Amino acid sequence: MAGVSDHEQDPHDERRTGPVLRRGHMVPPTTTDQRLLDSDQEADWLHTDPWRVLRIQAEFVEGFGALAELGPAVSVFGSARTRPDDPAYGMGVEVGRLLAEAGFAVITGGGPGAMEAANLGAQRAGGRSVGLGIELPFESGLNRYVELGVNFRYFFARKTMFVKYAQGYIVLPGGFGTLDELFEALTLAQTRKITSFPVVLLGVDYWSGLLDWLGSTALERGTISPADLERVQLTDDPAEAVAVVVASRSEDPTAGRGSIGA
Ligand SMILES: C/C(=C\CNc1ncnc2c1ncn2[C@@H]1O[C@H](COP(=O)(O)O)[C@@H](O)[C@H]1O)CO
Repeated sequence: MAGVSDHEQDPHDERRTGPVLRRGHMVPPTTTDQRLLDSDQEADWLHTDPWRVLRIQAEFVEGFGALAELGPAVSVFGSARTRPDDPAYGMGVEVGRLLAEAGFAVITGGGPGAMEAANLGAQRAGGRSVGLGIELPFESGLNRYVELGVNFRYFFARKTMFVKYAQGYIVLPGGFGTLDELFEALTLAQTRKITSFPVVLLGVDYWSGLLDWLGSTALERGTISPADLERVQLTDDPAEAVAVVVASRSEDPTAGRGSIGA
């Protein structure tokens, strides 16, 4: 800003910025407002961590704001690559429909494949169909069956929403992304950050190998406990998956939301 850098330092100068007092040569040559309004500044700060912290904070504010009044919900996960002719897609549609009929909003990652299937089922059944999208290097966008969508830059902010606003997880066959979401819930449950939180795996054939390994190698080596596995249910039947979530909610109406430890 013109003239400001010519500022002569007066030893008697005093400046207060919030709780901070500056005197003499500790007084900067410009005020905070002058720097804010200076249009000639470099824009490198846009890519600094302090600025990122504000963007992250904004994601939480927007996410909480959009979802806080959603009501009972279940997060449904599964592969972004599941095609409409895959039986897993049909299971996703059915799960979305049954959840909607049972009064649950369906929260997905908002993408294609199994996410789209669950959103389709929920939307067609007149339920609340939610998609929490993620910015990716390749464009994919929210699928067309999402009726309430929030787009995130950061995976970790988005993952908080999946767990905070759901009373349980139903997990269709999926890859790394799905496994990440599944194991996050299992870790939160194991460490009692969430309580009364059912996790249902849909697709016996797909998930059995993983469960067998957890129940043999991991259990025998003591890296997990029997109780950690007991909370995971496995079925091929979408109705059974939804019944597990419904039963869990009837046993503990405070399940899921509000039971997350600080
Ligand atoms: C890979 C393709 C599109 C990716 N688009 C995604 N959009 C939204 N959410 C996604 C996407 N990819 C992964 N996710 C999240 O992970 C889970 C699926 O991951 P997986 O590795 O496919 O199992 C899913 O639940 C999302 O939350 C186009 O082919």
